Amino acid sequence: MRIVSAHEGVIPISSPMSNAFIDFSTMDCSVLALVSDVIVEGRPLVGYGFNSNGRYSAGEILRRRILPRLLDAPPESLLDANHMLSPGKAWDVMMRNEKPGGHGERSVAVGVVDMALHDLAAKIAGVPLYRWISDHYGDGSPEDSVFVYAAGGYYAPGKTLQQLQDEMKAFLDAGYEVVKMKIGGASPAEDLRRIEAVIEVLDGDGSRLAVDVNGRFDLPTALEYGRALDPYNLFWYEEVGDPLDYGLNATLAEHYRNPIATGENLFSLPDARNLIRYGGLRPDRDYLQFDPALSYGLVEYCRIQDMLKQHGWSSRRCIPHGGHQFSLHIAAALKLGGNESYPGEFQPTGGFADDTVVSGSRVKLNDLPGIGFEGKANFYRVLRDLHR
Ligand SMILES: O=C([O-])CC(=O)C(=O)O
Ligand SMILES: [Mg+2]
Repeated sequence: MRIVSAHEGVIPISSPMSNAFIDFSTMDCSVLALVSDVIVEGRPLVGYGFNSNGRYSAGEILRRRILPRLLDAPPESLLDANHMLSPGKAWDVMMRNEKPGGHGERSVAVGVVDMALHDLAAKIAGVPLYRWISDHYGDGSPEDSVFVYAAGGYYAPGKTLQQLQDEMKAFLDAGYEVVKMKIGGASPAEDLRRIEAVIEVLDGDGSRLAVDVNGRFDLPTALEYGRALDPYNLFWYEEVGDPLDYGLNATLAEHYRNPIATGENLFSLPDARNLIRYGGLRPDRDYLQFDPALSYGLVEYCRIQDMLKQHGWSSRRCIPHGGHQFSLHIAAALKLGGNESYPGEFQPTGGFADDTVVSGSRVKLNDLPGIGFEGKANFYRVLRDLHR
């Protein structure tokens, strides 16, 4: 088995909305097709990947470093002992001559290729990715449904409280029981009005609402908001300070008793380990949001899972960022606590297969081979055009 060609592109996932730190007016992402020499029903099997929202496309690194290493490597260096495609061995090839540390856009580029390699490996095996992951990295008994919460509640020009409430009602009508909104991009008084408006839609139950600061607060603001949020008993208080400020996080955890979530902007095992060592997070209540599609892919995510286990953390405390199909498979296979969902945003990459039904805030996976982008029509058109 060999990879015959790689086709990389950039697509917009832009929108007028903003969180407390950035707007998404110029957001884009890398997309990739890896064409193999394995022919099924007259057509080559193709693995697809993309990078999750929040980081821009990483085409330069893909084109100049990562993809040439993969394509120039002896084909057998990408195979396991059974002569099957090994994303783990491909990872070593892609990272040759890369120094440790400073994990930024490089981890995004490797994440894109890692996703495509896993899609391809599962397609070659003829199984959905969650089954492949469970057999190769898990305990062989994947779960058939995954907890999901609906993320949205962004700031947008002219957006009213009524519109925010309508957005959240639509999530509940679609089958979600937990929702997430942005805070930290308005005054505290305005944010509290927004939070109360959403809690009203949740029948007064703040434990079904997560709020996301996107790293905006300094320590005094983090603590001040924490005091104001405390009585709502929120589902979680997310990415409150700078993602690399573990000290801020540790101090917040001393003062804020309800769950904290963070990790979507930590892109490597060493960064994740530093969070666990120094971030003061509590394994009995807090959540970890590392997103494999931004952070060197599933190969690295498995290393992170091993590290968490050594530190006494359950995989159930992990609910990845991004709202994409790749992490949905990972959540089912590795028995995570769930996965983010973006019912409305970041098209065409965001969201799950077109026939996905959400019920009781859970989704079932379908049985298409690989990740199953073929079941998401608007995205599959884009992916297929890459290599036609
Ligand atoms: O607004 C964003 O960049 C996305 C985000 O933080 C999330 O989904 O948690
Ligand atoms: Mg977030």
